[in-house]
Amino acid sequence: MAALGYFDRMRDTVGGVQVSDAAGAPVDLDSAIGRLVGRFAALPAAGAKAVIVGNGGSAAIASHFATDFSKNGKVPTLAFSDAALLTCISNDLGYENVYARPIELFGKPGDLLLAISSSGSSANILTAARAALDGGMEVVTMSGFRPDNPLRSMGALNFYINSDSYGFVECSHFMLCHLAIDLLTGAWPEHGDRDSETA
Ligand SMILES: O=C(CO)[C@@H](O)[C@H](O)[C@H](O)[C@H](O)COP(=O)(O)O
Repeated sequence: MAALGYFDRMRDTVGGVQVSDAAGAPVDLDSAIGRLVGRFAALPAAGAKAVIVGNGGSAAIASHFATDFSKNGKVPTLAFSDAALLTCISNDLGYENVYARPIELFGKPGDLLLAISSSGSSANILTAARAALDGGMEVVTMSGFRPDNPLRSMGALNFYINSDSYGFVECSHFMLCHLAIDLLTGAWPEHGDRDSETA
């Protein structure tokens, strides 16, 4: 059955996620997710926030989880999804700066950037990660496609999906983000706090 084969491939793909640190050393998945959730959880007390950026389907992931981390996780999180802002910056400064300039304007040292790109090579996402690092923010990346994609070496934590299919890479990134918010709110494991809505 084609559909079930697709789901099998999806499970294998997301299950094969590889995580590396800033030096490229492998990081155990549970420890990496724990570190990511811990970083999100620590932001409010530090007066800091998160920013999530992506293109196309990954922009939708960014908006979804900026909402979930803000409302359900109680962690202020931006996705820079305002059309006026995005079209102004792109039109005036070039698309490669569409997220970098807002990060320069709104980012603060100690904030966290989650940069999501299936290819890991989109110029605007690389520029955004560079702007965040230059501004003293911590960067976490999610990428796919080529194992040597440039985004994969820019984060303190780098989640990499070994697939060249947008569907498998995007859905894997989505699942990693949902795992993080569900761990943060206690919706997972299932004996956690069920008062939080994470849909
Ligand atoms: O969802 C899809 C393809 O499935 C597209 O919208 C895709 O996200 C766009 O082509 C993006 O521009 C790809 O950029 P990136 O994720 O490689 O940085």
